[in-house]
Amino acid sequence: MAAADQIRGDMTLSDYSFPHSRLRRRITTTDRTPLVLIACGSFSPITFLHLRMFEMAADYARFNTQFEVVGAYLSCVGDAYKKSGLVKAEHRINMCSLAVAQSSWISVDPWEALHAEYLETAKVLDHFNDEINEVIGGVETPNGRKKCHIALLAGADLIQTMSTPGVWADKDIDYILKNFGAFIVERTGTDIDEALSALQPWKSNIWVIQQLVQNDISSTKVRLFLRRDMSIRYLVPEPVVQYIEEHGLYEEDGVAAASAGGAKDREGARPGESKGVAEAGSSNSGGA
Ligand SMILES: Nc1ncnc2c1ncn2[C@@H]1O[C@H](COP(=O)(O)OP(=O)(O)OP(=O)(O)O)[C@@H](O)[C@H]1O
Ligand SMILES: NC(=O)c1ccc[n+]([C@@H]2O[C@H](COP(=O)(O)O)[C@@H](O)[C@H]2O)c1
Repeated sequence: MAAADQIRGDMTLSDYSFPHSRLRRRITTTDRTPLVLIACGSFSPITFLHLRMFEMAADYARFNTQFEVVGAYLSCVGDAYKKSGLVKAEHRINMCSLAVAQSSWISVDPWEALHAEYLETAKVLDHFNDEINEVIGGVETPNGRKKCHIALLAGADLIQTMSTPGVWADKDIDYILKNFGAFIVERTGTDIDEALSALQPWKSNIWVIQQLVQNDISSTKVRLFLRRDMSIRYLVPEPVVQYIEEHGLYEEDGVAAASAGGAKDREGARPGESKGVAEAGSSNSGGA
């Protein structure tokens, strides 16, 4: 990993600067709105599916919308997010950085994870909007500067939790879907129509992406394979395999040991969330 991408365990917010080197600062079209995709999650560890989500969303945006993707970010939850199977944020960020090392347009932003307290997704999206549109000033176009549209990129299971009572504050759902919107990747085990049924008021700001090649990799399954001493090669990028080996990650059994059947090993309620997210999430990781 390039030294510049390394996150040290003792890094604090005072060492932080917004990573913008992969953000395209100029577009040549006048009829398109620049778009930046933000994927929030645990990424413990990042998998090839997480990376595919960005490519699927970029294709979708190009063929089906008036957006032009100018950049994308992975934002890992911090250590205050209580979920079994979550290794330290430092490791999750480093694995994400290794995974996108070859990408010209996907970056990893450690800002969320550098907070000791849990940060709601609305605050994380506000941070990106602030850095990209207020500090940097959006992108240049032939007609002058234009603000970027910042959108959440998520799997269908995450959007389904928005209908689970107590997981998201109503005001946050309204704020996120009204101001940012979401690109949603279908996920095996989640009924997308059901997931979206309660979100109809914001449907013009929700873009559903079909997985043309169904891919059901989950971090839970990767952790389960590791605990069973099985190979995870070709489920996650090779440098991530090596990082996990070098740091001896995921060797200990989680609390629920992934229920020995591959179900998501949630510990229950996390800061800002009810136990509902655990139940809602459990449908997506079938037996491994
Ligand atoms: N196979 C998949 N299909 C569609 N979306 C996915 C898939 N795997 C992960 N995602 C999405 O990626 C984002 C980050 O997910 P997260 O880090 O929770 O991964 P995960 O594999 O679901 O993790 P875990 O198994 O630990 O719960 C979420 O929006 C999630 O919905
Ligand atoms: N209230 C909220 O803002 C809220 C609720 C549930 C999940 N989330 C986010 O969704 C993502 C879920 O990730 P996991 O699927 O790994 O649990 C995380 O980034 C988390 O912060 C946010």
